[in-house]
Amino acid sequence: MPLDLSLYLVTDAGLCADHGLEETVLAAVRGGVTLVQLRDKHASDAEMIDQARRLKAALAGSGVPLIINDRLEVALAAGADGLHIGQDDGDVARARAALGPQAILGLSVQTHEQLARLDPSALDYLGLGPVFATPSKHDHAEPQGFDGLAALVAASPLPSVAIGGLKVEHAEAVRQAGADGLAVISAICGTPDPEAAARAFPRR
Ligand SMILES: Cc1ncc(COP(=O)(O)OP(=O)(O)O)c(N)n1
Ligand SMILES: Cc1nc(C(=O)O)sc1CCOP(=O)(O)O
Ligand SMILES: [Mg+2]
Repeated sequence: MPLDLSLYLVTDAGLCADHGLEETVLAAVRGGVTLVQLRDKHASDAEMIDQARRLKAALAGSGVPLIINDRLEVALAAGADGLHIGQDDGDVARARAALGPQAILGLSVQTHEQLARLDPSALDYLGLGPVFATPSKHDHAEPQGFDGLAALVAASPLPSVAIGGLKVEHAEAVRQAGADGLAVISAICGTPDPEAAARAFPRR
């Protein structure tokens, strides 16, 4: 199935706690989320493997892939559809070799220097950000705004998704900047109705 980056949900255990992780993700998928990333900075590997297996089973038949944040071994153990790594999360070539050619592999990029260095043949997409400052990632880089995003998209050799402080009202500006989609945590997780929150994003 072709990779659909249009509405990418990144999870947060704390923000998803009200409805529960699985129910939040399933509601968001009913609302139109096209890709899900399991991101949990506090869980042990064993806990994350368990969460990932449960999410993978819950997503079966939906056509929505499950990506694991940061942890290659978790992605492998859980049979996830892919992995998202940042600049300091390990080697792209090693991840690709371990995951195999079919897996989805994404990389975070914040600068043009990083873009110039990457090997697009090993990757499926880039996460570009942050567009805005956000409390959802305490160690985020300098915000780029939409002009910075557009410049990165224009120089990107791969499909890209914008991330960082994005809400429904930013969807059109993200589209105009040329990104293939947007990735969100708090615009969906931690809202009273994650399905409605996802549905509020314009379809592409
Ligand atoms: C889709 C997407 N884009 C960017 C990121 C950020 O990854 P990273 O820089 O490794 O930061 P952490 O998420 O690990 O804190 C992402 N997770 N997803
Ligand atoms: C996980 C993540 N990565 C970012 C980056 O800039 O690479 S910003 C971010 C957090 C996005 O959460 P929210 O949608 O709540 O702002
Ligand atoms: Mg990371």
